Amino acid sequence: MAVFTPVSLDDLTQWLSQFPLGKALAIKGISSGIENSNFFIDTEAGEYVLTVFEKLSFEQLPFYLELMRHLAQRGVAVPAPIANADGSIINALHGKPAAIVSKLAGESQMSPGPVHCYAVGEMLAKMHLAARDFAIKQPNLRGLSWWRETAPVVLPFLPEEIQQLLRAELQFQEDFAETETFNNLPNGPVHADLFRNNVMFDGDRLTGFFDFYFAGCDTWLFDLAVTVNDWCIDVHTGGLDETRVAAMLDGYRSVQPFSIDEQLAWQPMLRAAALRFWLSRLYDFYLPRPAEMLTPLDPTDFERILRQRIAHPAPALV
Ligand SMILES: Nc1ncnc2c1ncn2[C@@H]1O[C@H](COP(=O)(O)OP(=O)(O)O)[C@@H](O)[C@H]1O
Ligand SMILES: N[C@@H](CCOP(=O)(O)O)C(=O)O
Repeated sequence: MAVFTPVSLDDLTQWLSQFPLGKALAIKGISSGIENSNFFIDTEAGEYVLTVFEKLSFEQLPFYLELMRHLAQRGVAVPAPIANADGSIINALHGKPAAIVSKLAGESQMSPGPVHCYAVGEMLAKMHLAARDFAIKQPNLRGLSWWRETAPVVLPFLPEEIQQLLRAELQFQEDFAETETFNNLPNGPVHADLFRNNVMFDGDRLTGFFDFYFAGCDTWLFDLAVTVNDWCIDVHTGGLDETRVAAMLDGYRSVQPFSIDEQLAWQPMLRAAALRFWLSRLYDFYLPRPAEMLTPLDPTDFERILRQRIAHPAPALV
């Protein structure tokens, strides 16, 4: 898995002539993506990543790619899109939208320690601050409205006891979203899917966040909760590793202290972040898209994480 749209060196040579990157030297498909066709490309100007977008349209892509450009220009470590001679960063290749971005050094750290969690928390806060003046607005398309639409679609597949958990959590989040605390939370563009596989490290040095295609405007705390729920847990139990949580929060706080409302919202937000990925995994599991080639990710991981967050509140956010 998975290159859906093949691109040959000849194809690339022709297409690349519009970019200030010199000649194409090599192209190699990346097997690990699930949404798009990704390639490492070598050019006379250096190494880059070419993505041919399989689902997102020309109309949808500017939010994501312009956000990456905005962040990269402000010194946040993210892939920088490369503009062609007309200044365009999204250009058709084999009739589909495509983009070239800078290649991040290193690899994903799948067994993170506190040092990695601190670095991710610190960069996340820098990213939130740097995105505050981003002009394009798009809500988190996997936020409360999507949970509300999706829950009834997956409920019929679930046993009664699990249906009850899902209904109760959705109601809890609906109620929480009405509170003053929730409505006072700082918000703006967030990554919203900052799992271990979407961050690069070169040794212990964080070299960048990538895969911004679930980004949208939401609360900063939701983004942090999504990140903690993946980086700072015992993957077998879903329980939080307090040392890694503390490191990530220290990293975040070193850039941007938590408001009183963020402190109050921490427990509900960890639950919201678990619910979001439980629902998307349930949806992909019970309603796989046609021609989907990958084994769906296990929804019970996030059911377990949600149960853990309900039963064992995290250490307070201060
Ligand atoms: N800018 C980048 N720099 C370095 N590697 C990248 C970059 N973008 C993607 N990759 C590599 O390509 C793989 C697939 O990318 P990803 O964005 O996760 O694809 P998809 O959205 O199709 O799931 C990543 O795991 C990573 O190894
Ligand atoms: N992080 C999500 C899956 C999204 O996949 P990605 O490859 O785009 O990060 C999950 O774990 O459910």
